[in-house]
Amino acid sequence: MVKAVVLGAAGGIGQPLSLLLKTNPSITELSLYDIVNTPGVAADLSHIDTPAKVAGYLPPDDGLKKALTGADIVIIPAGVPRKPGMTRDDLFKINAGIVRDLAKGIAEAAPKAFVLVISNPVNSTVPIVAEVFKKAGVFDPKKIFGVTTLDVVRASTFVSEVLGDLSLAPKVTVPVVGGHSGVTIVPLLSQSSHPLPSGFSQENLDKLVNRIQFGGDEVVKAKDGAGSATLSMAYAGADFAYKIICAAKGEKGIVAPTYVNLAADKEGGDALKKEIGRDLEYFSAPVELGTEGVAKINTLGKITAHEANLIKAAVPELATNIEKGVSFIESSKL
Ligand SMILES: NC(=O)c1ccc[n+]([C@@H]2O[C@H](COP(=O)([O-])OP(=O)(O)OC[C@H]3O[C@@H](n4cnc5c(N)ncnc54)[C@H](O)[C@@H]3O)[C@@H](O)[C@H]2O)c1
Ligand SMILES: O=C(O)C[C@H](O)C(=O)O
Repeated sequence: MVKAVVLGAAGGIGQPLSLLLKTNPSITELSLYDIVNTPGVAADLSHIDTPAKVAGYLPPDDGLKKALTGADIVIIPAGVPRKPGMTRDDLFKINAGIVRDLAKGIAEAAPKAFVLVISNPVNSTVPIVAEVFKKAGVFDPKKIFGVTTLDVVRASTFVSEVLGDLSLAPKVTVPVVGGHSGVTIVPLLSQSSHPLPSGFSQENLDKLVNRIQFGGDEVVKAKDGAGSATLSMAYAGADFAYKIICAAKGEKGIVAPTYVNLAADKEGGDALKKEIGRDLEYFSAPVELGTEGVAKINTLGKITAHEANLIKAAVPELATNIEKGVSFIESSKL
């Protein structure tokens, strides 16, 4: 029995994500919460002939609490998306408060659930969830994840395009580490399961790295004011959620990059901090998933001098983003 909850379920990501979760036969209960429209989305999805029992909740009558009670996994795509010209950090003003209040609800009603944060800026919203949980005395760093899977999905797609064969995309794996915004997104292309063509120039490598780092902007620009990635994000979010569910059920060997509190695995976290040369509290690293969430944080391993420079550029921005999330909760009345 697995109960999955989507907070922000009526939105651009929330609806297709809920659809994909409903089609996953390992989910037996699907609970949809938003400030609008969830009864309709739930009624629609409930006609699909898969096992999950679907229910929609709105804020009145303790809707958040009812949605969350008994949750095994909570996925948060609630909040505003970017428009052209905005950075993810520009979303902090609105989304920080939304994520804080939802985290408070989770800490009260489902403190043991796995929490998957999609809402931007992820580099700051994950620390926000963690700090709310700390204040509530229910913090478990193994169970809170920033979803960076879309960066991994993009890297697979763009590398397969470079290789001239999109049919390779599902098999190409590239660890993408750091965080989830601009230069904090660091693809370790030297560790790609499918090496880049021999003679691939530095100029082309720079272009490929830049495309992975700024793939979100590509979509924001193309949508021209109508939001950011929703469908590819729903795919990536459902994929990561399924990995968490499979690992929780005891499946071994599942490794995925995800943005976590490095205290989740002290030994691995400390080794990673040494590698990146800074005592960051959060970092997206390849994480081995287990029954309790984070089982092991893997280090970066062998990287090129170019990748080491990318990490160097990522670290100060990550530190600022983390501090912003932490101090927001320190100064929030909960
Ligand atoms: N992590 C990633 O890789 C990634 C990728 C794409 C988008 N995002 C982020 O995901 C977020 C959502 O994007 P979207 O395109 O779905 O936006 P959207 O505006 O289409 O949907 C957001 C939904 O959140 C709901 N919402 C707002 N306040 C709420 C609250 N307090 N409680 C519950 N629900 C609330 C809205 O009603 C809306 O339905 C944005 O912050 C966006 O930047 C992250
Ligand atoms: O780019 C955005 O603002 C949304 C998301 O973070 C993305 O990477 O597509």
